[in-house]
Amino acid sequence: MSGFNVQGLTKRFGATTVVDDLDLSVEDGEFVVLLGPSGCGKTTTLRCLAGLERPEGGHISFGDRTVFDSGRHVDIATHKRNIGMVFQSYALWPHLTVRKNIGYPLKVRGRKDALRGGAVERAAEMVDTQALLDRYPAQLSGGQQQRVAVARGLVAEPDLVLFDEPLSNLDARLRDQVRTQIHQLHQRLRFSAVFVTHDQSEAFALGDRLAIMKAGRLEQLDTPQRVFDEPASEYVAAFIGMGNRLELTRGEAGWRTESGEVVDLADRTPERGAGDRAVARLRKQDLHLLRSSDQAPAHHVVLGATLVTTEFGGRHYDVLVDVGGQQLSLEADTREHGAWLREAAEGAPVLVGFAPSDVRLFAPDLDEKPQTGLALTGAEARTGGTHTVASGV
Ligand SMILES: Nc1ncnc2c1ncn2[C@@H]1O[C@H](COP(=O)(O)OP(=O)(O)OP(=O)(O)O)[C@@H](O)[C@H]1O
Repeated sequence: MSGFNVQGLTKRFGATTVVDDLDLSVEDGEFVVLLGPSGCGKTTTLRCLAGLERPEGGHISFGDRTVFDSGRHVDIATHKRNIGMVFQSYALWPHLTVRKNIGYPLKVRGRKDALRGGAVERAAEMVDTQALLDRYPAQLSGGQQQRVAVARGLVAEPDLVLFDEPLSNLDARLRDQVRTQIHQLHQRLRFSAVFVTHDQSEAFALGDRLAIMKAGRLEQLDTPQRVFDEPASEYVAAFIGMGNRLELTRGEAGWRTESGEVVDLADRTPERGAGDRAVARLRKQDLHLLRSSDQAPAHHVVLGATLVTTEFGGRHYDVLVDVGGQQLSLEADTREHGAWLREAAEGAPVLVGFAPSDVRLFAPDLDEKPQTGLALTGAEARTGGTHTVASGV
């Protein structure tokens, strides 16, 4: 197995540039996840690696073998790139048994030795499908079909395994099972992999590194922990779960919300750029709901708010509040807040608190309006009772 290197990869469809001068290096045995919203170019990048799309420019090498180079007119055919692929749609041959489906990559590579030597049975065993070898795909469940597709992707010990949203068609329980199985297989076999998804929890669970794409370019390439702790831009922050957005303006007394409440962030400045406007991003798990009469935790920023909606979620309530015209979502523990929240009416005054260290502050970028489906603008501004602000950050 070997890693790969991509330089200046550019792919256009007509006048639209879908992959834009992309550089990406993956170490031998590394599992890299391409993460981003629909249409940002993830699948096209993967298809260029596989040789299923011909890029307009760039260089791709697997280990020290060049498989594509626009300048030198090198373009190695897909079946000669020694890759394994696992697709969202499973893409099994319906007229072939599981045994023949798994063995297919060995057959097209002329690897009769491996076919006779038990490679198919070993691959089937890796994903618990050895009992299904004589069945046809139509006789399998979705989860079983995808496990067979994973076995087929790995059977020929390819240089690189490409996964294109392989879990998207599975229901939630199976998705977790197959995800764990792929993770365990990678821990054991250490194949190099690129895995495309738009699901941040899949990306965090599987990736050694995450490559977050925006409009055909890499916005951030880093470990899951670093992406989680230090998103490189508001776009990344929004995409990895920091769905709450609070627009701030700096005055003499520091940062303020649009309705004028002080947000004491000590001397924090936006991660990129300077200026008197900033956008605070926060995870819903980092926002605390308080009654107007509650004592705020020490060193927390506390803002006046009104209740918008409350939905029962079992252990917690999903709560939407309005802070001076900006809506924030949070989770309120049912045992702690259930008694009063059940009775609270829409529009009731509440408080919202958060630790300044949980805030990520970005320079505003009009390109980077919410990705999260939250209606954050245009909400009716309601006054939020007494505005308490904790200090001493
Ligand atoms: N064969 C094609 N011809 C024209 N446009 C295409 C073609 N394939 C993809 N596109 C366009 O290129 C853009 C990127 O598509 P791509 O499938 O790479 O995105 P993606 O990030 O994988 O999205 P998704 O998660 O929805 O699959 C999209 O706007 C898509 O419509």
